[in-house]
Amino acid sequence: MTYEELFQQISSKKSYLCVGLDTDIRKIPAHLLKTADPVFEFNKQIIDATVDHCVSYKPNVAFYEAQGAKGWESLQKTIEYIPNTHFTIADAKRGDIGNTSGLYARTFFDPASSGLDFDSVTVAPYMGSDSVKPFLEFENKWVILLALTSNTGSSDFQRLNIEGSALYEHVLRTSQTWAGADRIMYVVGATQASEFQKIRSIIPDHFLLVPGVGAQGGNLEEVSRFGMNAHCGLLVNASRSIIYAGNGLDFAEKAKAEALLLQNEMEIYLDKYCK
Ligand SMILES: O=c1ccn([C@@H]2O[C@H](COP(=O)(O)O)[C@@H](O)[C@H]2O)c(=O)[nH]1
Repeated sequence: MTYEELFQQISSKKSYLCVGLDTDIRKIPAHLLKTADPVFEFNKQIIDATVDHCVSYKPNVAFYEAQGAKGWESLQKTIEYIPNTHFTIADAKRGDIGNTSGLYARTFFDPASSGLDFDSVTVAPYMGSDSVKPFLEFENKWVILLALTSNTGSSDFQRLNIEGSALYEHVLRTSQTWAGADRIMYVVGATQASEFQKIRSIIPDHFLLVPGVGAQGGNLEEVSRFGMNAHCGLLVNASRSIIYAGNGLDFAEKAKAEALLLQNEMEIYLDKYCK
């Protein structure tokens, strides 16, 4: 999916919501455990319920890897099930020396090799340009670099002052020489709202993947006010607050209601701040 196509989806849906498919076999409703693939069955019903309210899905790969081969099968079926109108993110936080990164890229971007065909993958930038470039060799695929993450430990390294700027600011500046806003996005936590203005002064055009609304307490209004640009430039993720909104037979309806609440709020902020 291109930058323009993503913006078109956001404009027509009036939503920049990314639903996080962090599907934990230990948390899914009991009645699904009888099915052949409970994780996929759960995801399928969550996708059916939320598809009109979001523009993106982000399975966190850890939740699937923890289930071994069966988990990979559930992940593959999930990705195949998501309509191609929706931007898909493999939240895998990969990155290694070049030849190894090349294989990570094939894992998520080359269906002939792995069966997976994501639009994007999250990548840790700290091994530098040669660890990120193999992902950028895949046409029409995106790299989402960790910039300023939502957790409290983000200040241990990412905010360290190096030659007058925080380390994460160096990540934003240097990585812009690797590819443009049509191929790179950045992870910035919703819990970091005070930094959004500075971030926008460094990268005015890039999309930001913003986790941390919902269970982590990030504020959607602040993120939108300080983070939005003329092409929206935001994909705001919520995982647990949507997919575990209910735990009974009506879990998908409860998830839909949560997604709709966020979408309604997003419609207001798009009118107000997308300029
Ligand atoms: O800085 C980061 C980077 C990634 N995440 C991931 O996003 C979701 C958030 O889930 P919630 O349930 O909505 O809190 C999860 O997959 C994290 O691993 C993040 O939270 N912060």
